[in-house]
Amino acid sequence: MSLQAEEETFRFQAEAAQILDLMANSLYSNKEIFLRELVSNSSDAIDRLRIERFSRPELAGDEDEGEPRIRVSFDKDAGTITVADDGIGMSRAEVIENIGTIAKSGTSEFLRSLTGDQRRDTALIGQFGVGFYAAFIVAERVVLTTRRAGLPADEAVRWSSDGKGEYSLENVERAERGTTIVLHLRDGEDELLNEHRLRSIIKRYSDHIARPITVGDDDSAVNQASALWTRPKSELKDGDYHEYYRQLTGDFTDPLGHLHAKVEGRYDYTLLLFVPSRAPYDLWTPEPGQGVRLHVQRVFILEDSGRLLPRYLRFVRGIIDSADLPLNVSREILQGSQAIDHIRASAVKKLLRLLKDMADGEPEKYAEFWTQFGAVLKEGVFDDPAHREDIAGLLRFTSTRSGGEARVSLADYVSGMRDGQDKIYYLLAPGLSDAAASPHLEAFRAKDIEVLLLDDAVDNFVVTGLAQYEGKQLQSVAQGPPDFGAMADEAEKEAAEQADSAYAALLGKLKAHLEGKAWDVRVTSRLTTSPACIVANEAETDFTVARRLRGSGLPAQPILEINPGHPLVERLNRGQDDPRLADWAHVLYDQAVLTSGARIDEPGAFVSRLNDLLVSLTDGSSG
Ligand SMILES: Nc1ncnc2c1ncn2[C@@H]1O[C@H](COP(=O)(O)OP(=O)(O)OP(=O)(O)O)[C@@H](O)[C@H]1O
Repeated sequence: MSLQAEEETFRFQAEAAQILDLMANSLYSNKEIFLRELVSNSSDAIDRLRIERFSRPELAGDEDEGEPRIRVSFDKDAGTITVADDGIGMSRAEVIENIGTIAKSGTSEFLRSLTGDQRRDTALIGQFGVGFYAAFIVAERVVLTTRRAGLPADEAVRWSSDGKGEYSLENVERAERGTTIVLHLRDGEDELLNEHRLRSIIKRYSDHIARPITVGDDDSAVNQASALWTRPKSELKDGDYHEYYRQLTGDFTDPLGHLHAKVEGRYDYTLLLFVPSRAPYDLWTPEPGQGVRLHVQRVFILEDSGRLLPRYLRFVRGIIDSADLPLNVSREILQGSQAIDHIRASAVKKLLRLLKDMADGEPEKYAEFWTQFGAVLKEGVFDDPAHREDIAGLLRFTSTRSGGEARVSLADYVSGMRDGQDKIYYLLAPGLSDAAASPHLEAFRAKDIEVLLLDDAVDNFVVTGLAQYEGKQLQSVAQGPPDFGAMADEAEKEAAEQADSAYAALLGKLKAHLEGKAWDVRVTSRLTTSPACIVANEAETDFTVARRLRGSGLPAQPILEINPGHPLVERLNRGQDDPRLADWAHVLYDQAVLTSGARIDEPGAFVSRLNDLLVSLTDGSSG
């Protein structure tokens, strides 16, 4: 007997133990999923064998075989359910790695994501690839026997565990390749030992599995045994798609929409793509795990989140099945594949069309979509210039008229423009409440001009990427002089010119006092109620962006704008010889900085200046 043939005992990793405990104790209300998970692993194992045979032809035909299948059986007397496949199997090292450790990256994320809500938590199992352990929901002991394709009969392995912290491994003989999993059911699970019951679970959860699944001695398949996307659309109902989506993603909420298209022509391919109704936990990680699964002639090849669809559609789930790629296609080959380029372009077009139809036909649903994925879709404006127009049409914004909701499209905005208005105005701000309170909006409010309020980190790239929509230029309200174009009437222009000359002397003095702080001081028609505000030089990046980039809060060349109609400013103009004018200048500047949401340089100096001024005012001793 070789050393390896002896039974050895191993401890599960701590996280594995936690997951096992969870399976056994918390996910019971959805216990049938154990079968879904095991069957899905078997189906993957059969697919992997088929793929491997392309690169290792010696594996082909090593046994006389019929169509690969998944067999589910049960033994009432022994209290066991068995799931067996003739897939690729596992070597000893693979068993230790795949079944023993769960050292997978998603595991701790999985544990962190648990909510305590059983339904949701069950949904997570599929997403995080801890499916095998679902066996312990119903089993008190699981025995897995497996032989890797290509290895001799005496190198099969038996893994066994009660899921309580340890598992054992021993070498065994096994005549045929593949994997057999025997579940010794817990007390009270006898109702599962029933042909009818097992069939209905399979029908319900595994109908779409492309391999035949048999139960008991009956050799006919319980499931449809054809990949769902290969079936004609006319045969499929929403419910079928939803169930398939659930299997694919582990997400128990119905998707917001799906598209199913079989395309024949220069390239033959099928798309079955879903728009989920909520964002996955890793939507914002640099390399989101799930994406679109690539199949070649129905065989699952790889999961891809970067090549098959652009990043701004990374929330889409589903499958692409191509007839034009080799089965041993790799990620590298995908890079240069014309077929993939073609399929990707067509998928993008169809997805954008699906979203447009949803936006037009089911605005409520689209609003849900936007809440979940709008910030991702926006990236398309600068990432995919070829579809910029289409994506622009799908954008939704909060505005000064939208009551806090992101529901204004650019088309809505344009149709609500005032006579003579030729620009689309926006304000970038770190948050919506900052935006809504911004002094930069005052004149726009007074003139009833709508302003888009942008608070997403990507929004700056969106406005610079777009630059214009239907010939209307996008214009920041916090940058450069306010520009009302044709909407400024003659009287206003005249008043502005008069103010400029009436305030010239004061401006010079303020500028001198604020040297090193304000790059310029100007009179503005932008304000109606605030005395002053800070704007960015027109040549600079918008200052909210500068703030994000530098973290300091102000543009490099901050301009102080003062409101000639404000009593405080009028009074300074009248009393320019006030010995406290320097203090006034600084207080005016610092409060404008504060209302912009930025930090002031010397809060202590600001407070003492302000207090001095208050004291002098209450003394009645100030000019
Ligand atoms: N029947 C089987 N035949 C061959 N390998 C298997 C079988 N069942 C499981 N495995 C191996 O064990 C690994 C772990 O399985 P598990 O179900 O826990 O996660 P997963 O299959 O990777 O993820 P998911 O559940 O999301 O499909 C699999 O990736 C596979 O390598």
